[in-house]
Amino acid sequence: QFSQWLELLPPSKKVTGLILSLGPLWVEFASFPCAYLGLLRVLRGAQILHELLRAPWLRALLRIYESLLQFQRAAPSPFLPYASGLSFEALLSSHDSVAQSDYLPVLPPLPEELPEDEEAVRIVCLVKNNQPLGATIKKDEETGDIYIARVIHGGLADRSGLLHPGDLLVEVNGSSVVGMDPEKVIQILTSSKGTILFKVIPNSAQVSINQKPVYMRAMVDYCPLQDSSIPCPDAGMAFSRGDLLEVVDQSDGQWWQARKLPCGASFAGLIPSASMLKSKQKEQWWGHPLQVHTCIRPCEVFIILSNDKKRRQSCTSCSPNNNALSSPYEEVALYQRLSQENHRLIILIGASGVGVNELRKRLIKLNPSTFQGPVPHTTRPIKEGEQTGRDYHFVTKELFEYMVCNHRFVEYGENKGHLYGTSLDAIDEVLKQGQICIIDVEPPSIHLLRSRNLKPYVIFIKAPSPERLRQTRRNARIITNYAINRAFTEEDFSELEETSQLIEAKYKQYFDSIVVNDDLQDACMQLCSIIQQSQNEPQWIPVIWLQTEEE
Ligand SMILES: Nc1ncnc2c1ncn2[C@@H]1O[C@H](COP(=O)(O)OP(=O)(O)OP(=O)(O)O)[C@@H](O)[C@H]1O
Repeated sequence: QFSQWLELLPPSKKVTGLILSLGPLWVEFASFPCAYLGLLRVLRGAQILHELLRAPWLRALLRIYESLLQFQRAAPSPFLPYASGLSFEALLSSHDSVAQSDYLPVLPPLPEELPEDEEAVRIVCLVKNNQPLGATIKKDEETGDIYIARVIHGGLADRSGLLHPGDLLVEVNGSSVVGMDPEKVIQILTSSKGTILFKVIPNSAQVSINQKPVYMRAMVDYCPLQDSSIPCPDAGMAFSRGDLLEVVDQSDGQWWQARKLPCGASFAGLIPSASMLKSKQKEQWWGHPLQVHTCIRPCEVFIILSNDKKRRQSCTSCSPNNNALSSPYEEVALYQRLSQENHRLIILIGASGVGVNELRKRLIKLNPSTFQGPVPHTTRPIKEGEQTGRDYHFVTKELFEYMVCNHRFVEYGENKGHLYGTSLDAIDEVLKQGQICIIDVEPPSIHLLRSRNLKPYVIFIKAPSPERLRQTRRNARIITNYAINRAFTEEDFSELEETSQLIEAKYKQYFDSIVVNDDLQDACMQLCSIIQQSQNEPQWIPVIWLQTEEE
Protein backbone atom coordinates (compact mmCIF):
# COMPACT_ATOMS: atom_id res chain seq x y z
CA GLN A 1 0.00 0.00 0.00
CA PHE A 2 2.75 2.34 0.99
CA SER A 3 4.73 1.76 -2.19
CA GLN A 4 1.65 2.14 -4.38
CA TRP A 5 0.88 5.38 -2.65
CA LEU A 6 4.45 6.52 -3.08
CA GLU A 7 4.39 5.62 -6.78
CA LEU A 8 1.26 7.71 -7.29
CA LEU A 9 2.99 10.81 -5.99
CA PRO A 10 4.67 13.15 -8.47
CA PRO A 11 8.48 12.89 -8.24
CA SER A 12 8.81 16.24 -6.51
CA LYS A 13 6.65 15.04 -3.63
CA LYS A 14 8.15 11.59 -3.11
CA VAL A 15 10.62 12.57 -0.41
CA THR A 16 8.01 14.75 1.25
CA GLY A 17 5.51 11.93 1.11
CA LEU A 18 7.96 9.51 2.58
CA ILE A 19 8.78 11.82 5.47
CA LEU A 20 5.10 12.39 6.10
CA SER A 21 4.48 8.69 6.29
CA LEU A 22 7.43 7.87 8.52
CA GLY A 23 6.01 9.40 11.69
CA PRO A 24 2.86 7.26 11.76
CA LEU A 25 4.83 4.19 10.70
CA TRP A 26 7.21 4.49 13.63
CA VAL A 27 4.23 4.78 15.96
CA GLU A 28 2.61 1.69 14.52
CA PHE A 29 5.83 -0.30 14.75
CA ALA A 30 6.04 0.58 18.41
CA SER A 31 2.37 -0.12 19.18
CA PHE A 32 1.83 -3.50 17.54
CA PRO A 33 5.29 -4.91 17.07
CA CYS A 34 4.53 -8.58 16.39
CA ALA A 35 1.26 -8.39 14.50
CA TYR A 36 2.28 -5.39 12.46
CA LEU A 37 5.70 -6.75 11.57
CA GLY A 38 4.13 -10.02 10.48
CA LEU A 39 1.69 -8.17 8.24
CA LEU A 40 4.39 -5.91 6.87
CA ARG A 41 6.42 -8.86 5.69
CA VAL A 42 3.78 -9.80 3.16
CA LEU A 43 3.47 -6.28 1.80
CA ARG A 44 5.58 -5.41 -1.20
CA GLY A 45 6.14 -1.98 0.28
CA ALA A 46 7.95 -3.36 3.30
CA GLN A 47 10.97 -4.30 1.20
CA ILE A 48 11.10 -0.85 -0.39
CA LEU A 49 10.67 0.85 2.96
CA HIS A 50 13.42 -1.28 4.49
CA GLU A 51 15.82 -0.38 1.69
CA LEU A 52 14.91 3.28 1.96
CA LEU A 53 15.38 3.31 5.71
CA ARG A 54 18.86 1.85 5.30
CA ALA A 55 19.91 4.44 2.75
CA PRO A 56 22.61 6.76 4.18
CA TRP A 57 20.94 9.89 2.76
CA LEU A 58 17.66 9.12 4.49
CA ARG A 59 19.37 8.29 7.76
CA ALA A 60 21.17 11.60 7.57
CA LEU A 61 17.88 13.35 6.83
CA LEU A 62 16.21 11.69 9.80
CA ARG A 63 19.09 12.68 12.04
CA ILE A 64 18.73 16.29 10.94
CA TYR A 65 15.00 15.99 11.54
CA GLU A 66 15.62 14.61 15.02
CA SER A 67 18.13 17.36 15.83
CA LEU A 68 15.74 20.05 14.63
CA LEU A 69 12.95 18.62 16.77
CA GLN A 70 15.27 18.59 19.78
CA PHE A 71 16.28 22.14 18.98
CA GLN A 72 12.65 23.15 18.59
CA ARG A 73 11.78 21.72 21.98
CA ALA A 74 14.81 23.21 23.67
CA ALA A 75 14.65 26.70 22.17
CA PRO A 76 11.27 27.68 20.65
CA SER A 77 11.72 30.68 18.44
CA PRO A 78 8.98 32.99 17.15
CA PHE A 79 10.81 33.23 13.84
CA LEU A 80 10.69 29.55 12.98
CA PRO A 81 7.52 28.13 11.50
CA TYR A 82 7.52 24.88 13.52
CA ALA A 83 7.64 26.94 16.70
CA SER A 84 4.17 28.14 15.85
CA GLY A 85 2.72 24.66 16.04
CA LEU A 86 3.45 23.60 12.47
CA SER A 87 5.24 20.24 12.33
CA PHE A 88 8.60 19.68 10.67
CA GLU A 89 6.91 17.36 8.18
CA ALA A 90 4.83 20.32 7.17
CA LEU A 91 7.90 22.43 6.80
CA LEU A 92 9.42 19.88 4.41
CA SER A 93 6.21 19.59 2.42
CA SER A 94 5.75 23.33 2.29
CA HIS A 95 7.46 23.79 -1.07
CA ASP A 96 4.22 22.99 -2.88
CA SER A 97 1.10 22.56 -0.83
CA VAL A 98 1.67 24.97 2.03
CA ALA A 99 3.84 27.38 0.11
CA GLN A 100 1.43 30.18 0.66
CA SER A 101 1.40 29.75 4.45
CA ASP A 102 1.88 32.95 6.42
CA TYR A 103 4.13 31.07 8.79
CA LEU A 104 6.82 30.35 6.26
CA PRO A 105 10.02 32.35 6.39
CA VAL A 106 10.39 34.73 3.51
CA LEU A 107 13.64 33.88 1.80
CA PRO A 108 15.42 36.46 -0.30
CA PRO A 109 15.34 35.67 -4.03
CA LEU A 110 18.41 33.94 -5.43
CA PRO A 111 20.81 36.41 -7.03
CA GLU A 112 20.67 36.33 -10.83
CA GLU A 113 24.38 35.66 -11.11
CA LEU A 114 26.21 33.68 -8.47
CA PRO A 115 29.91 34.47 -8.00
CA GLU A 116 31.94 31.69 -9.56
CA ASP A 117 34.40 31.39 -6.69
CA GLU A 118 31.58 30.86 -4.16
CA GLU A 119 32.22 27.63 -2.25
CA ALA A 120 29.44 25.34 -1.17
CA VAL A 121 29.40 24.71 2.54
CA ARG A 122 27.98 21.59 4.09
CA ILE A 123 26.75 21.47 7.66
CA VAL A 124 27.03 17.98 9.09
CA CYS A 125 25.37 17.09 12.34
CA LEU A 126 26.49 13.83 13.98
CA VAL A 127 25.16 12.43 17.23
CA LYS A 128 27.92 11.53 19.63
CA ASN A 129 27.81 7.94 20.86
CA ASN A 130 30.35 5.50 22.22
CA GLN A 131 31.77 4.69 18.81
CA PRO A 132 34.68 6.48 17.22
CA LEU A 133 33.59 8.88 14.52
CA GLY A 134 35.61 6.86 12.06
CA ALA A 135 37.46 9.64 10.30
CA THR A 136 40.99 10.99 10.48
CA ILE A 137 42.02 14.60 10.00
CA LYS A 138 45.29 16.17 8.94
CA LYS A 139 46.69 19.65 8.72
CA ASP A 140 48.11 21.26 5.61
CA GLU A 141 51.22 22.75 7.16
CA GLU A 142 51.47 25.46 4.46
CA THR A 143 47.94 26.81 4.64
CA GLY A 144 47.00 25.71 8.15
CA ASP A 145 43.82 24.12 6.76
CA ILE A 146 42.43 21.02 8.42
CA TYR A 147 41.22 18.31 6.07
CA ILE A 148 39.35 15.05 6.46
CA ALA A 149 42.19 12.65 5.59
CA ARG A 150 40.35 9.36 5.65
CA VAL A 151 36.87 8.09 6.31
CA ILE A 152 36.94 4.68 7.92
CA HIS A 153 34.69 2.15 6.23
CA GLY A 154 31.61 1.30 8.30
CA GLY A 155 32.29 4.05 10.88
CA LEU A 156 29.80 6.73 11.89
CA ALA A 157 31.12 9.28 9.36
CA ASP A 158 31.02 6.73 6.56
CA ARG A 159 27.50 5.61 7.39
CA SER A 160 26.29 9.21 7.44
CA GLY A 161 27.58 9.59 3.88
CA LEU A 162 28.27 13.25 4.62
CA LEU A 163 32.01 13.43 5.27
CA HIS A 164 34.54 12.53 2.59
CA PRO A 165 38.33 12.50 2.27
CA GLY A 166 39.57 15.90 1.16
CA ASP A 167 36.67 17.85 2.72
CA LEU A 168 37.96 21.05 4.31
CA LEU A 169 36.96 21.33 7.97
CA VAL A 170 36.00 24.92 8.67
CA GLU A 171 34.13 24.86 11.97
CA VAL A 172 33.32 22.46 14.78
CA ASN A 173 30.36 23.38 16.96
CA GLY A 174 30.44 26.92 15.67
CA SER A 175 34.15 27.52 16.40
CA SER A 176 36.59 28.01 13.57
CA VAL A 177 39.26 25.30 13.38
CA VAL A 178 41.33 26.85 10.61
CA GLY A 179 45.01 26.89 11.61
CA MET A 180 44.32 24.81 14.71
CA ASP A 181 46.41 21.76 15.62
CA PRO A 182 44.57 18.49 14.89
CA GLU A 183 45.04 17.49 18.55
CA LYS A 184 43.17 20.64 19.62
CA VAL A 185 40.30 19.76 17.27
CA ILE A 186 40.16 16.33 18.87
CA GLN A 187 40.03 17.97 22.31
CA ILE A 188 37.01 20.03 21.24
CA LEU A 189 35.32 16.91 19.94
CA THR A 190 36.08 14.86 23.03
CA SER A 191 34.79 17.50 25.39
CA SER A 192 31.57 18.23 23.51
CA LYS A 193 28.36 16.40 24.37
CA GLY A 194 25.31 15.36 22.35
CA THR A 195 25.34 16.35 18.73
CA ILE A 196 28.38 17.75 16.98
CA LEU A 197 28.11 20.22 14.13
CA PHE A 198 30.78 20.21 11.46
CA LYS A 199 30.98 22.91 8.85
CA VAL A 200 32.90 21.57 5.86
CA ILE A 201 33.68 22.70 2.34
CA PRO A 202 33.17 19.53 0.32
CA ASN A 203 36.04 18.27 -1.78
CA SER A 204 34.95 19.06 -5.32
CA ALA A 205 37.40 16.53 -6.81
CA GLN A 206 35.95 13.72 -4.73
CA VAL A 207 35.22 10.54 -6.68
CA SER A 208 33.25 7.81 -5.08
CA ILE A 209 34.63 4.41 -5.98
CA ASN A 210 32.50 1.51 -4.93
CA GLN A 211 35.12 -1.10 -4.17
CA LYS A 212 34.42 -4.79 -3.92
CA PRO A 213 36.02 -6.33 -0.82
CA VAL A 214 39.09 -8.48 -1.37
CA TYR A 215 39.92 -11.28 1.06
CA MET A 216 43.48 -11.81 2.24
CA ARG A 217 45.23 -14.20 4.58
CA ALA A 218 47.87 -12.40 6.67
CA MET A 219 51.25 -14.09 6.28
CA VAL A 220 52.99 -11.79 8.78
CA ASP A 221 52.16 -10.22 12.15
CA TYR A 222 51.41 -6.51 12.37
CA CYS A 223 50.96 -4.17 15.32
CA PRO A 224 50.07 -0.52 14.56
CA LEU A 225 51.29 0.62 17.97
CA GLN A 226 54.80 -0.52 17.08
CA ASP A 227 54.72 1.14 13.67
CA SER A 228 55.63 4.79 13.78
CA SER A 229 55.01 5.23 10.07
CA ILE A 230 51.26 4.67 10.37
CA PRO A 231 49.46 7.98 9.79
CA CYS A 232 47.07 7.33 12.67
CA PRO A 233 47.87 4.54 15.18
CA ASP A 234 44.41 4.80 16.78
CA ALA A 235 42.82 3.87 13.48
CA GLY A 236 45.22 0.96 12.92
CA MET A 237 44.27 -2.69 13.15
CA ALA A 238 46.61 -5.33 14.56
CA PHE A 239 46.65 -8.77 13.00
CA SER A 240 48.58 -12.01 13.30
CA ARG A 241 49.73 -14.53 10.75
CA GLY A 242 46.86 -16.68 9.59
CA ASP A 243 44.16 -14.06 10.24
CA LEU A 244 41.60 -13.69 7.50
CA LEU A 245 41.16 -10.06 6.46
CA GLU A 246 38.36 -8.48 4.48
CA VAL A 247 40.05 -5.57 2.70
CA VAL A 248 37.32 -3.03 2.00
CA ASP A 249 39.34 -0.10 0.69
CA GLN A 250 42.50 -0.15 -1.39
CA SER A 251 42.16 3.36 -2.80
CA ASP A 252 45.29 4.51 -0.93
CA GLY A 253 48.37 2.76 -2.28
CA GLN A 254 50.00 2.75 1.16
CA TRP A 255 47.27 2.21 3.73
CA TRP A 256 44.33 -0.10 3.17
CA GLN A 257 41.22 -0.45 5.28
CA ALA A 258 40.25 -3.91 6.46
CA ARG A 259 38.19 -5.93 8.91
CA LYS A 260 39.11 -9.24 10.51
CA LEU A 261 36.89 -12.20 9.71
CA PRO A 262 34.76 -13.68 11.15
CA CYS A 263 33.45 -10.15 11.34
CA GLY A 264 33.35 -8.71 14.83
CA ALA A 265 33.89 -4.99 14.32
CA SER A 266 31.37 -2.98 12.35
CA PHE A 267 34.04 -0.59 11.14
CA ALA A 268 37.37 -1.19 9.45
CA GLY A 269 40.91 -0.41 10.60
CA LEU A 270 44.02 0.81 8.80
CA ILE A 271 46.54 -1.79 7.66
CA PRO A 272 49.66 -1.34 5.53
CA SER A 273 49.18 -2.19 1.86
CA ALA A 274 51.06 -5.21 0.48
CA SER A 275 53.72 -3.03 -1.13
CA MET A 276 54.09 -0.95 2.02
CA LEU A 277 54.49 -4.04 4.21
CA LYS A 278 56.91 -5.57 1.76
CA SER A 279 59.15 -2.54 1.83
CA LYS A 280 59.03 -2.58 5.65
CA GLN A 281 60.08 -6.25 5.59
CA LYS A 282 62.93 -5.43 3.24
CA GLU A 283 64.10 -2.62 5.49
CA GLN A 284 64.19 -5.00 8.43
CA TRP A 285 65.88 -7.62 6.33
CA TRP A 286 68.70 -5.30 5.37
CA GLY A 287 68.99 -4.34 9.02
CA HIS A 288 69.21 -0.57 8.96
CA PRO A 289 67.40 0.09 12.23
CA LEU A 290 67.91 3.83 12.02
CA GLN A 291 66.11 4.02 8.70
CA VAL A 292 63.19 1.79 9.63
CA HIS A 293 61.19 4.43 11.45
CA THR A 294 61.57 7.79 9.82
CA CYS A 295 58.26 9.29 10.89
CA ILE A 296 58.43 10.22 14.56
CA ARG A 297 54.98 11.66 15.01
CA PRO A 298 51.75 10.46 13.38
CA CYS A 299 50.53 12.98 10.83
CA GLU A 300 46.84 12.06 10.97
CA VAL A 301 44.78 12.05 14.13
CA PHE A 302 41.89 9.70 14.72
CA ILE A 303 38.72 11.34 15.91
CA ILE A 304 37.36 9.46 18.92
CA LEU A 305 34.15 10.62 20.37
CA SER A 306 34.65 8.64 23.63
CA ASN A 307 36.55 5.98 24.83
CA ASP A 308 58.40 -46.87 8.41
CA LYS A 309 58.88 -45.40 10.94
CA LYS A 310 61.75 -43.34 11.99
CA ARG A 311 61.61 -40.59 14.50
CA ARG A 312 61.03 -37.30 12.79
CA GLN A 313 63.36 -34.41 13.47
CA SER A 314 61.25 -31.29 13.46
CA CYS A 315 63.23 -28.42 12.07
CA THR A 316 61.96 -25.23 13.65
CA SER A 317 65.07 -23.13 13.77
CA CYS A 318 64.95 -22.09 10.13
CA SER A 319 62.36 -19.74 8.74
CA PRO A 320 59.47 -21.40 6.84
CA ASN A 321 60.28 -19.24 3.87
CA ASN A 322 62.11 -16.06 3.23
CA ASN A 323 59.79 -13.82 5.22
CA ALA A 324 61.51 -10.63 4.17
CA LEU A 325 60.84 -11.24 0.54
CA SER A 326 57.65 -13.31 0.55
CA SER A 327 54.23 -11.77 0.08
CA PRO A 328 52.80 -10.39 3.34
CA TYR A 329 49.24 -11.15 2.26
CA GLU A 330 47.83 -14.06 0.31
CA GLU A 331 44.62 -13.36 -1.56
CA VAL A 332 42.03 -16.02 -0.79
CA ALA A 333 38.55 -16.94 -1.96
CA LEU A 334 35.88 -19.32 -0.76
CA TYR A 335 36.11 -22.69 -2.48
CA GLN A 336 33.54 -25.43 -2.47
CA ARG A 337 34.83 -28.72 -3.85
CA LEU A 338 32.64 -30.16 -6.58
CA SER A 339 31.70 -33.84 -6.20
CA GLN A 340 33.52 -34.77 -9.44
CA GLU A 341 36.76 -33.11 -8.27
CA ASN A 342 39.57 -34.91 -6.41
CA HIS A 343 39.45 -34.69 -2.63
CA ARG A 344 41.72 -32.15 -1.01
CA LEU A 345 44.97 -33.55 0.34
CA ILE A 346 44.97 -33.71 4.15
CA ILE A 347 48.29 -32.78 5.74
CA LEU A 348 48.87 -33.50 9.41
CA ILE A 349 51.61 -31.44 11.07
CA GLY A 350 52.89 -31.80 14.61
CA ALA A 351 55.89 -32.14 16.87
CA SER A 352 57.61 -35.50 16.89
CA GLY A 353 55.86 -37.81 19.36
CA VAL A 354 52.65 -35.77 19.64
CA GLY A 355 50.68 -38.54 17.96
CA VAL A 356 50.41 -37.54 14.30
CA ASN A 357 51.17 -41.03 13.03
CA GLU A 358 48.90 -42.68 15.59
CA LEU A 359 45.97 -40.48 14.54
CA ARG A 360 46.63 -41.06 10.84
CA LYS A 361 46.74 -44.85 11.33
CA ARG A 362 43.55 -44.80 13.39
CA LEU A 363 41.65 -42.80 10.78
CA ILE A 364 42.64 -45.20 8.01
CA LYS A 365 41.72 -48.20 10.15
CA LEU A 366 38.38 -46.59 11.00
CA ASN A 367 37.36 -46.14 7.37
CA PRO A 368 39.89 -47.60 4.91
CA SER A 369 37.60 -47.14 1.92
CA THR A 370 37.52 -43.35 2.51
CA PHE A 371 40.92 -42.57 4.08
CA GLN A 372 44.26 -43.77 2.71
CA GLY A 373 47.92 -42.90 2.95
CA PRO A 374 50.30 -42.84 -0.03
CA VAL A 375 52.32 -46.02 -0.54
CA PRO A 376 56.00 -45.13 0.18
CA HIS A 377 58.95 -45.91 -2.10
CA THR A 378 61.96 -47.83 -0.78
CA THR A 379 65.22 -49.27 -2.03
CA ARG A 380 65.30 -52.00 0.61
CA PRO A 381 64.66 -55.59 -0.55
CA ILE A 382 61.12 -56.92 -0.39
CA LYS A 383 60.37 -59.13 2.67
CA GLU A 384 58.25 -62.25 2.77
CA GLY A 385 54.53 -61.47 2.80
CA GLU A 386 55.05 -57.93 1.45
CA GLN A 387 53.50 -56.87 -1.79
CA THR A 388 54.86 -54.19 -4.08
CA GLY A 389 52.39 -51.34 -4.58
CA ARG A 390 50.57 -52.28 -1.35
CA ASP A 391 53.24 -52.10 1.38
CA TYR A 392 55.91 -50.23 -0.59
CA HIS A 393 56.92 -49.41 -4.12
CA PHE A 394 60.14 -51.41 -4.19
CA VAL A 395 62.52 -49.63 -6.55
CA THR A 396 66.21 -49.63 -7.42
CA LYS A 397 68.56 -47.06 -5.99
CA GLU A 398 69.05 -45.63 -9.49
CA LEU A 399 65.32 -45.12 -10.01
CA PHE A 400 64.97 -43.60 -6.53
CA GLU A 401 67.78 -41.12 -7.23
CA TYR A 402 66.31 -40.29 -10.63
CA MET A 403 63.01 -39.48 -8.87
CA VAL A 404 64.86 -37.30 -6.34
CA CYS A 405 66.50 -35.34 -9.19
CA ASN A 406 63.09 -34.84 -10.79
CA HIS A 407 61.57 -33.53 -7.54
CA ARG A 408 59.11 -36.43 -7.34
CA PHE A 409 59.46 -36.79 -3.56
CA VAL A 410 57.72 -34.72 -0.93
CA GLU A 411 60.09 -36.14 1.67
CA TYR A 412 62.78 -38.79 1.62
CA GLY A 413 65.51 -40.09 3.87
CA GLU A 414 67.83 -42.94 4.70
CA ASN A 415 67.44 -45.61 7.34
CA LYS A 416 69.96 -48.40 7.87
CA GLY A 417 71.46 -47.83 4.43
CA HIS A 418 68.12 -47.92 2.57
CA LEU A 419 66.26 -45.00 1.07
CA TYR A 420 62.59 -44.31 1.87
CA GLY A 421 60.37 -41.58 0.42
CA THR A 422 56.82 -40.33 -0.10
CA SER A 423 56.24 -39.41 -3.72
CA LEU A 424 53.81 -36.98 -5.31
CA ASP A 425 52.78 -39.80 -7.69
CA ALA A 426 51.78 -42.00 -4.75
CA ILE A 427 49.59 -39.16 -3.40
CA ASP A 428 48.02 -38.75 -6.84
CA GLU A 429 47.24 -42.47 -7.00
CA VAL A 430 45.15 -42.27 -3.81
CA LEU A 431 43.32 -39.15 -4.97
CA LYS A 432 42.57 -40.62 -8.39
CA GLN A 433 40.88 -43.57 -6.69
CA GLY A 434 38.42 -41.07 -5.16
CA GLN A 435 39.83 -41.49 -1.65
CA ILE A 436 40.96 -38.89 0.87
CA CYS A 437 44.75 -38.97 1.07
CA ILE A 438 46.19 -38.29 4.55
CA ILE A 439 49.89 -37.64 5.01
CA ASP A 440 52.09 -36.47 7.87
CA VAL A 441 55.09 -34.42 6.88
CA GLU A 442 57.67 -32.10 8.33
CA PRO A 443 56.48 -28.46 8.41
CA PRO A 444 58.83 -27.16 5.65
CA SER A 445 57.33 -29.70 3.21
CA ILE A 446 54.04 -27.76 3.28
CA HIS A 447 55.52 -25.42 0.65
CA LEU A 448 56.07 -28.22 -1.82
CA LEU A 449 52.52 -29.44 -1.40
CA ARG A 450 50.73 -26.10 -1.64
CA SER A 451 49.54 -26.41 -5.21
CA ARG A 452 46.44 -25.91 -7.30
CA ASN A 453 46.23 -29.70 -7.98
CA LEU A 454 46.38 -30.87 -4.38
CA LYS A 455 44.66 -27.91 -2.66
CA PRO A 456 46.00 -29.19 0.68
CA TYR A 457 44.14 -28.71 3.93
CA VAL A 458 46.61 -28.44 6.81
CA ILE A 459 45.72 -29.65 10.31
CA PHE A 460 48.05 -28.90 13.19
CA ILE A 461 48.11 -31.62 15.86
CA LYS A 462 48.78 -29.69 19.02
CA ALA A 463 50.16 -30.98 22.31
CA PRO A 464 47.70 -30.77 25.23
CA SER A 465 48.53 -28.99 28.49
CA PRO A 466 51.72 -30.23 30.24
CA GLU A 467 49.67 -32.09 32.87
CA ARG A 468 47.40 -33.80 30.35
CA LEU A 469 50.39 -34.70 28.14
CA ARG A 470 52.05 -36.56 31.01
CA GLN A 471 48.80 -38.16 32.16
CA THR A 472 47.66 -39.43 28.77
CA ARG A 473 51.07 -40.72 27.62
CA ARG A 474 51.78 -42.67 30.82
CA ASN A 475 51.61 -46.00 28.98
CA ALA A 476 52.63 -44.78 25.54
CA ARG A 477 55.78 -45.98 23.79
CA ILE A 478 57.96 -44.05 21.39
CA ILE A 479 60.53 -44.92 18.77
CA THR A 480 63.70 -42.86 18.87
CA ASN A 481 66.90 -42.86 16.90
CA TYR A 482 68.49 -44.97 19.61
CA ALA A 483 65.68 -47.09 21.03
CA ILE A 484 62.64 -48.85 19.72
CA ASN A 485 59.57 -48.78 21.93
CA ARG A 486 60.54 -47.07 25.12
CA ALA A 487 58.49 -45.01 27.53
CA PHE A 488 58.43 -41.18 27.31
CA THR A 489 60.98 -39.50 29.56
CA GLU A 490 60.62 -36.07 31.16
CA GLU A 491 63.12 -34.82 28.57
CA ASP A 492 60.91 -36.14 25.74
CA PHE A 493 57.89 -34.32 27.15
CA SER A 494 59.76 -31.01 27.48
CA GLU A 495 61.16 -31.30 23.96
CA LEU A 496 57.74 -32.19 22.58
CA GLU A 497 56.10 -29.17 24.24
CA GLU A 498 58.79 -26.79 23.06
CA THR A 499 58.74 -28.07 19.48
CA SER A 500 54.95 -27.97 19.38
CA GLN A 501 55.00 -24.30 20.39
CA LEU A 502 57.73 -23.45 17.90
CA ILE A 503 55.92 -25.14 15.01
CA GLU A 504 52.70 -23.33 15.86
CA ALA A 505 54.49 -19.98 16.11
CA LYS A 506 56.30 -20.36 12.79
CA TYR A 507 53.74 -22.07 10.61
CA LYS A 508 50.34 -20.99 11.90
CA GLN A 509 49.61 -18.98 8.74
CA TYR A 510 49.34 -22.29 6.88
CA PHE A 511 47.03 -24.05 9.35
CA ASP A 512 43.44 -24.52 8.32
CA SER A 513 42.53 -26.25 11.60
CA ILE A 514 44.01 -27.22 14.94
CA VAL A 515 43.30 -30.42 16.87
CA VAL A 516 44.58 -30.81 20.42
CA ASN A 517 45.64 -34.42 20.90
CA ASP A 518 44.51 -34.89 24.49
CA ASP A 519 42.24 -37.91 24.70
CA LEU A 520 43.13 -40.06 21.69
CA GLN A 521 39.56 -41.15 20.95
CA ASP A 522 38.23 -37.58 21.11
CA ALA A 523 41.04 -36.25 18.94
CA CYS A 524 40.36 -38.95 16.36
CA MET A 525 36.64 -38.12 16.20
CA GLN A 526 37.35 -34.40 15.98
CA LEU A 527 39.84 -35.00 13.18
CA CYS A 528 37.32 -37.12 11.30
CA SER A 529 34.69 -34.38 11.38
CA ILE A 530 37.17 -31.64 10.40
CA ILE A 531 38.30 -33.71 7.40
CA GLN A 532 34.69 -34.20 6.27
CA GLN A 533 34.11 -30.45 6.54
CA SER A 534 37.28 -29.71 4.58
CA GLN A 535 35.92 -31.75 1.68
CA ASN A 536 32.24 -30.85 1.79
CA GLU A 537 31.98 -27.29 3.06
CA PRO A 538 33.23 -24.01 1.57
CA GLN A 539 36.77 -23.15 2.66
CA TRP A 540 39.11 -20.20 2.10
CA ILE A 541 41.92 -21.13 -0.26
CA PRO A 542 44.51 -19.06 -2.14
CA VAL A 543 42.94 -17.45 -5.20
CA ILE A 544 45.86 -18.72 -7.26
CA TRP A 545 44.63 -22.29 -6.73
CA LEU A 546 41.39 -21.38 -8.46
CA GLN A 547 43.06 -19.96 -11.55
CA THR A 548 43.83 -22.01 -14.62
CA GLU A 549 47.45 -22.58 -15.64
CA GLU A 550 47.22 -19.88 -18.35
CA GLU A 551 45.98 -17.24 -15.88
N1 LIG B 1 46.37 -38.92 22.76
C1 LIG B 1 47.21 -39.88 23.07
N2 LIG B 1 47.13 -40.50 24.25
C2 LIG B 1 48.01 -41.47 24.60
N3 LIG B 1 49.00 -41.90 23.81
C3 LIG B 1 49.14 -41.30 22.62
C4 LIG B 1 48.26 -40.28 22.19
N4 LIG B 1 48.66 -39.90 20.97
C5 LIG B 1 49.71 -40.65 20.63
N5 LIG B 1 50.01 -41.48 21.61
C6 LIG B 1 51.12 -42.45 21.66
O1 LIG B 1 52.33 -41.70 21.64
C7 LIG B 1 53.33 -42.41 20.95
C8 LIG B 1 53.91 -41.53 19.85
O2 LIG B 1 52.91 -41.28 18.88
P1 LIG B 1 53.24 -41.27 17.32
O3 LIG B 1 54.10 -42.41 16.96
O4 LIG B 1 51.98 -41.13 16.59
O5 LIG B 1 54.10 -39.96 17.27
P2 LIG B 1 54.37 -39.03 16.04
O6 LIG B 1 53.71 -37.74 16.29
O7 LIG B 1 54.04 -39.71 14.79
O8 LIG B 1 55.91 -38.76 16.17
P3 LIG B 1 57.10 -39.53 15.42
O9 LIG B 1 56.89 -39.31 13.99
O10 LIG B 1 58.33 -38.93 15.93
O11 LIG B 1 56.91 -40.96 15.83
C9 LIG B 1 52.67 -43.67 20.40
O12 LIG B 1 52.93 -44.73 21.28
C10 LIG B 1 51.20 -43.33 20.45
O13 LIG B 1 50.38 -44.48 20.59
